[in-house]
Amino acid sequence: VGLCTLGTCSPGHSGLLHTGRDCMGCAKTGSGKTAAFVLPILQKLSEDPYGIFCLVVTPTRELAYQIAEQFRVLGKPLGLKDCIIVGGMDMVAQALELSRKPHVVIATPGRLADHLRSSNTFSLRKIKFLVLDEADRLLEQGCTDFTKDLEVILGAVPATRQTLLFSATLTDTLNELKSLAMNKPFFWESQAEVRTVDELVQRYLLVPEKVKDAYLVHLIQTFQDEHEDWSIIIFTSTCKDCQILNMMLKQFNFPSVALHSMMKQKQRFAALAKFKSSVFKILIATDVASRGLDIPTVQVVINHNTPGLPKIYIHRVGRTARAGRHGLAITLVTQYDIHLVHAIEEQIKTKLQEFSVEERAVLSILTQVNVTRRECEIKLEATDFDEKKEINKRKQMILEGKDPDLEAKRKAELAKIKKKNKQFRARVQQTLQEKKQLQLKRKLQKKAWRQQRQAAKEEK
Ligand SMILES: Nc1ncnc2c1ncn2[C@@H]1O[C@H](COP(=O)(O)OP(=O)(O)OP(=O)(O)O)[C@@H](O)[C@H]1O
Repeated sequence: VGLCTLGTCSPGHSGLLHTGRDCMGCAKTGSGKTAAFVLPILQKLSEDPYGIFCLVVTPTRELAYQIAEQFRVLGKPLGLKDCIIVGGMDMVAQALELSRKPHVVIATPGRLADHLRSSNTFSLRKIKFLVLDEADRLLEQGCTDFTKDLEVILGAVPATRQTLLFSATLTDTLNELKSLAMNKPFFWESQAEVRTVDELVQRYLLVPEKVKDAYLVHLIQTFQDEHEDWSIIIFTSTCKDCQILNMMLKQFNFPSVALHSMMKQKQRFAALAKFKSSVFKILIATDVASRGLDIPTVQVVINHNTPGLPKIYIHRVGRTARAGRHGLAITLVTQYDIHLVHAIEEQIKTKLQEFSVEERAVLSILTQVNVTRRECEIKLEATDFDEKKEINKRKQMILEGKDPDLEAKRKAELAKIKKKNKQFRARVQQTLQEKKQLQLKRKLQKKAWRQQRQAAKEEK
């Protein structure tokens, strides 16, 4: 692993974080950036333990849990108390935890800003370290814009803090980031010709849009047939596509789970846990899973769509070939995406090679795959999954003078009751069936006894 730690282990930069300087760390995916900030922070904490000592901000909820896990593992001997503040979880419980002054708070921007706006039971005024993990993503004004929430957070932390910024793709947003790190930030970039790791084999597959899914099914089938121990992440461009592909792969009996932002948080965690435990070998995800997730068993990443930005590509394919392991990344490219591949190649300074596939095998499943996809689309349309539909529904409700959240609550309660009733009916059915089976068993036993007695009589 190239990046040892900026804090303690690296001879060249021994104790860099201990000098109190702000720091920006840029190293390839899977090279160990998390430990590079966790270890020195823990060392500093051990010298003067108090809460709240450190705040880590990261773009996704799953990543917050992963970072917390590293703090827990490495900070166990110190009796470290951490607290995770992310959306989709109980806010009251979080407020209570914050008021207990944990040593480290790991948060996503939106929920932390909510707490800061609404509560005065905790303070970030004394923190020594502010870490922005995946810092360039936090500053990006993409589909999820964190800038307003970051403003609130930066307003709540002291100016004297030490700021640490990390990502595998810091260079593009260097100037914006420098304004966050104030006291002569030290910029540490692992020097390399290529921006992806050497252990990663990178391929592309030129396919017409309409046959993409057949290629995908064929690729998965091949991996399943050829490897005993395999696990794949498939990236899609939208939540809907992610959901449909998952439904489709399930129809083909592939062990897949989906992960996207339209799922409830509990479902998201459950899906990730199933995938991590290798019970389900395929994770179909949107870019919510493209950054930071560290799942060592992932051998293959398939880009179902060509990423629009090279840095998205870098993070996606970085979910495999981590910490010195080998991995394979295959990007499905349509005729309209060729310019995107060129941009990616230019950024990563590597030419993607073509992945060869047996076309006849793909053709043989083409109709079946396309029909299945259509069926799944129809099924999904029957639900209220569609993002636009959801937004329009909310708008309509507001126009009708209804509170969409209250309505959603009511609907959820109704669904809960329905589920309970269904479970109850299933239990009754099961009991009846068990009774029937018991009666049948008794009948058969009696018959057997009678036959035995008859045979004994005849013998006498
Ligand atoms: N010094 C080390 N030796 C061996 N393994 C290490 C070392 N440091 C970290 N690791 C392991 O390497 C893996 C990748 O680390 P980590 O998740 O911190 O990578 P990263 O650089 O943050 O990647 P990304 O840019 O994708 O977020 C983890 O499983 C971690 O436990």
